[in-house]
Amino acid sequence: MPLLEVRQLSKVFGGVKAVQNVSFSIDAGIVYSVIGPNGAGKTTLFNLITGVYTPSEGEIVLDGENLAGKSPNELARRGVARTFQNLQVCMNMSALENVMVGAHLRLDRNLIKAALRFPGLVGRDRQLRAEAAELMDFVGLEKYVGARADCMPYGALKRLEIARALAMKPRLLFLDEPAAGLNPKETLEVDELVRKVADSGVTVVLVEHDMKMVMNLSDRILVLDYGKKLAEGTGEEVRRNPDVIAAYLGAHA
Ligand SMILES: Nc1ncnc2c1ncn2[C@@H]1O[C@H](COP(=O)(O)OP(=O)(O)OP(=O)(O)O)[C@@H](O)[C@H]1O
Repeated sequence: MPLLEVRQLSKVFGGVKAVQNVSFSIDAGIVYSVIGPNGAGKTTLFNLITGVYTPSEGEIVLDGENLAGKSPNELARRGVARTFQNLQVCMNMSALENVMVGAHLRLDRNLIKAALRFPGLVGRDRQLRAEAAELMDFVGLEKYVGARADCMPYGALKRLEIARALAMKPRLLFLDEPAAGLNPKETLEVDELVRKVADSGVTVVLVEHDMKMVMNLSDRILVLDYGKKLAEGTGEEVRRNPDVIAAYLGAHA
């Protein structure tokens, strides 16, 4: 049985069909990428699966349970974590505290309650602190363990988001453009990190415009165009698909 099964998923905003009847499944342990031209519906699809949007139609089945319409918090407790296209780091907290927020989201039923309780928990919970420091080490941010978030460079903040998502101990991690805005060296580092995360047993779903990174990392690729599924398969299959070449890769060839 696949870890995630998306069935006939649709999202309509007013008159815009952002996602139309999209179905696919993701096996545990793979890197699965979603690509497509600007406006193809990638972010909307992410927002649907991670509970930010409620689907207009369709099912999102994780381990046999339909999660369509559940909140991001409920999904987090079922092992679904994500990062965002635009950084969502709390700049008035330390790097370590940002990572600890991920653990609190995992542990607490109520997101607001978690935020309110946070100052008290910082002092008490040594274990979460150690866990967060370990994750910072895992993503290559060991030198920023004592840093304030607002003193960190952009590339490091992108990795900090990944550490925070990992603190939720996800089974399924959604990365929305983890290499956006990074230089080639930083992109390569994120590429290596995503591989490391996948090797640690977390199933990764990636939206990324950097085709080299997508082709390097992905076990399977879903191609969206105008909200519809255009193709799905291995990198090689997708690259050779005439519809994909015409609609998307052709523009880069
Ligand atoms: N909240 C919203 N309200 C109205 N329309 C929306 C909303 N979000 C997305 N759309 C529309 O849905 C379509 C898909 O947008 P989406 O952002 O999902 O595409 P994308 O593939 O992620 O694009 P990009 O690569 O530029 O990030 C677009 O036509 C967009 O304008």
